[in-house]
Amino acid sequence: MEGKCKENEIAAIADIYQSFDPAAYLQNNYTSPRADFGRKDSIVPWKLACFHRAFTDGDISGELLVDIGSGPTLYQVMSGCEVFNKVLLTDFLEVNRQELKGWLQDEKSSLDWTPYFQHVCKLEGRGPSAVREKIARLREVVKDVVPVNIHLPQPVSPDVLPQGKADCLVSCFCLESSSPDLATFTKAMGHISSLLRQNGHLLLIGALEESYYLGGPGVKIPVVPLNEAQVCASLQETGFTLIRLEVYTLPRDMSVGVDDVTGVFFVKARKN
Ligand SMILES: O=[N+]([O-])c1ccc2c(c1)CN[C@@H](CO)C2
Repeated sequence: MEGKCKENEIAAIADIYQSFDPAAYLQNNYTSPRADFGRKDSIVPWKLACFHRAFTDGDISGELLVDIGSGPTLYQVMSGCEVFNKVLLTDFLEVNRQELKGWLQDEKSSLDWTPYFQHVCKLEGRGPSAVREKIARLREVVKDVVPVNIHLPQPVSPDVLPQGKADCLVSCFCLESSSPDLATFTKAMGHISSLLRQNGHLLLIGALEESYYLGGPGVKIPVVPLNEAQVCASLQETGFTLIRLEVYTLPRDMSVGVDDVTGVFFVKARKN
């Protein structure tokens, strides 16, 4: 009975996601104040700095980077696209895959990513002409945008990973916002781990102590509230060695009524 009930809970969350609105989600989380590049304590610049540092430590290398649960965003691969020649974006929802494909084909997209590219180029110490180069680089290395379901033992279809395993995984706000409880979160972490080669790296961003967020007007999506200790325990349980954990605590004015998140974690880990 337990398994059936858990399956139903996962299906119930998937049902709510059918009303997910990428444009609203981007507006809620990827515009000011959460994406204010003039503010040292804004969340998005903090996330971009975490990725920049992780990819410039010098220990991450290989051919293929897979982003699990990309949503409608690109920020999470703007540093990694300089290290990897192949990037796969993935999402459960067609609307998000369409949003990403729209940007990749230089068609309409719901958010202007230019300020993000400018900020990452600045972190990389490159001049303003580098923005066009980075945009071209990202469009060149992203080979596909494919479906993913983190609750399947094989989250992406096998023909998507011809060479078997990814050298690096990125995943942001995905596991905890599609799992009904901690056990399912941990199980999903195990599923995505199976996509990663041994000694490959996982860069994981997620919400701390969040119980819901708005995926669109009136679209309340349940989230399993996590603390740092639980995240670290799940990593250990699924065969990862923690390299770095960074935590961002939201200043009051970053709580804008779209969720009840109190903090954001950034994990850099290596698969044993
Ligand atoms: O502050 N942020 O940059 C930010 C970005 C995305 C998300 C959050 C916060 C919190 N909610 C999650 C969904 O569980 C999505």
